[in-house]
Amino acid sequence: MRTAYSVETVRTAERELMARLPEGALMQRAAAGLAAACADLLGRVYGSRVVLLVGSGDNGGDALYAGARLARRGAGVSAVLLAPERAHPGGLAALRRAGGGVAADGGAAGRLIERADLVVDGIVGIGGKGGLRPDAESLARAAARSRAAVVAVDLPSGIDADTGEVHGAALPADLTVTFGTHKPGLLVDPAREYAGSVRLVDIGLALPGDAAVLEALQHADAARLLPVPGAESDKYRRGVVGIAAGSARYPGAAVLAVSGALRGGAGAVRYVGPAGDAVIARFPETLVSDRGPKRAGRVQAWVVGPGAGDDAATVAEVVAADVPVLIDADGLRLVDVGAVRARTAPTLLTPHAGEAAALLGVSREEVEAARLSSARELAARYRATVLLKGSTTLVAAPDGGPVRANATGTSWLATAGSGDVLSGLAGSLLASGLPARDAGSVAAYLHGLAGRHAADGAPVGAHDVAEALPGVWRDVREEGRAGV
Ligand SMILES: NC(=O)C1=CN([C@@H]2O[C@H](COP(=O)(O)OP(=O)(O)OC[C@H]3O[C@@H](n4cnc5c(N)ncnc54)[C@H](O)[C@@H]3O)[C@@H](O)[C@H]2O)[C@@H](O)CC1
Ligand SMILES: [K+]
Repeated sequence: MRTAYSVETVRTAERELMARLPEGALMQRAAAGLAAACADLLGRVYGSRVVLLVGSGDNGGDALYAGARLARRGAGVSAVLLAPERAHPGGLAALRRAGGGVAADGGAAGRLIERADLVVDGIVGIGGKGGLRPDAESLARAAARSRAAVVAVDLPSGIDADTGEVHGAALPADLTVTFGTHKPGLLVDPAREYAGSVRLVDIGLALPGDAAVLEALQHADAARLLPVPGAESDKYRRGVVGIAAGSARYPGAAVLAVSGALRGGAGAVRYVGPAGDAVIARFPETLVSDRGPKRAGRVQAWVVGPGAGDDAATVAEVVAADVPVLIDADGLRLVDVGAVRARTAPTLLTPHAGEAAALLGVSREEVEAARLSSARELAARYRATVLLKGSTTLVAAPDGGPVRANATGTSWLATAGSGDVLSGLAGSLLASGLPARDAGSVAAYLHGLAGRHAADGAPVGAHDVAEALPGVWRDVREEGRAGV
């Protein structure tokens, strides 16, 4: 599991560790890891041109010490100091001793950045507040124009470490070298997009497991959660998922939700609604009923809403059932918040940003700018687990605890019907007994990977994503067993 901690927790852990180590040791660990990552990116250090953007705090100190290490290996290293009188004195002295220089003025800084192979962003780290200030912003623009690779120290400067929000300008990186632990902003959009790939350097911080703010599944975690039938299993013990979806106008949503559900671990899929003929024609293994959710027969979980049109009665009937319920798409528009809050069995809501905005009474842009707090707020209001779809999908539970972030997705998944497959898949995992947070996050994980496999760099339809699920499921189990 990849975990992320708040700045406050990181600071506390840092203080405890620093008290036990010789002065400066922690920064040396950070700088050594940073220099190694820069060297890997450069390939050849000797003769390369490196520019350090150095702010007034320890983030700049890391950059200076790493720069000194690169200079000792033959790189031409120049520092651009944003606040010369406050630049880390030890780091600056080390850089000078190693033969590095300091840009004389803004003009020189611009020219150095233009010719650089690598720009190291040490403007601001976890001590940052708000977006970049104007002087830093012009350097960021120069770095973006140059062909240099950009390595962010700890965090891309300008992003909010705790929330993943970006208030103003920020400096996009190709690689972020982060120390001790991931920070939430490295896993949540829009900040995540500024981070590029992320490399974690262990500096020996001891972080309390129960204080993680965010976590991201990896293969081994997903593999552990996947339901696997035992020798005693029959279709009912594996769980039956009910799909109440589709309408005369949108029969396809029913077919796609069923296609996801059939690949999600439940032993049987029951379909209820007006698209039974279309469902049976495509998936003859489905148990089809036209008698409404209450009289359709037993299920261990329901999915309601995809392509439901205006059928509020069906949504209300499903929400009244005493089994886990997933509500998606039209169902989110039709559902009564009081009825959801009153439920005792788990509820999983799966909105995209637009749907979440409607539920919260804010604009879509506001949700997209503040995804973490939006997901948490919705979970609290509905007393439900919320899976907020996006390029990084977030899953927030109503009882607090770490939010799960999923980064397996691909923009090719932004295709009609892809959400229907996801809700079928997640509903199937609910029916097989996974708690809502696990069902949502495992579904997002598999769905994202299936999107990647199916697309492989080309446009795909939602049915392709569903068809890629068994292959992905196999990969996750095998690689998870191998400890990948
Ligand atoms: N504390 C520790 O033990 C360690 C800290 N490390 C580094 O230290 C960093 C934290 O250092 P600091 O606490 O000194 O804080 P930072 O270096 O992140 O930033 C603080 C400084 O930046 C200025 N600033 C704040 N917001 C700004 C903005 N938007 N634009 C421009 N300047 C802004 C502030 O005035 C302040 O002087 C970490 O991110 C990490 O890189 C590492 O060396 C590992 C060890
Ligand atoms: K930085």
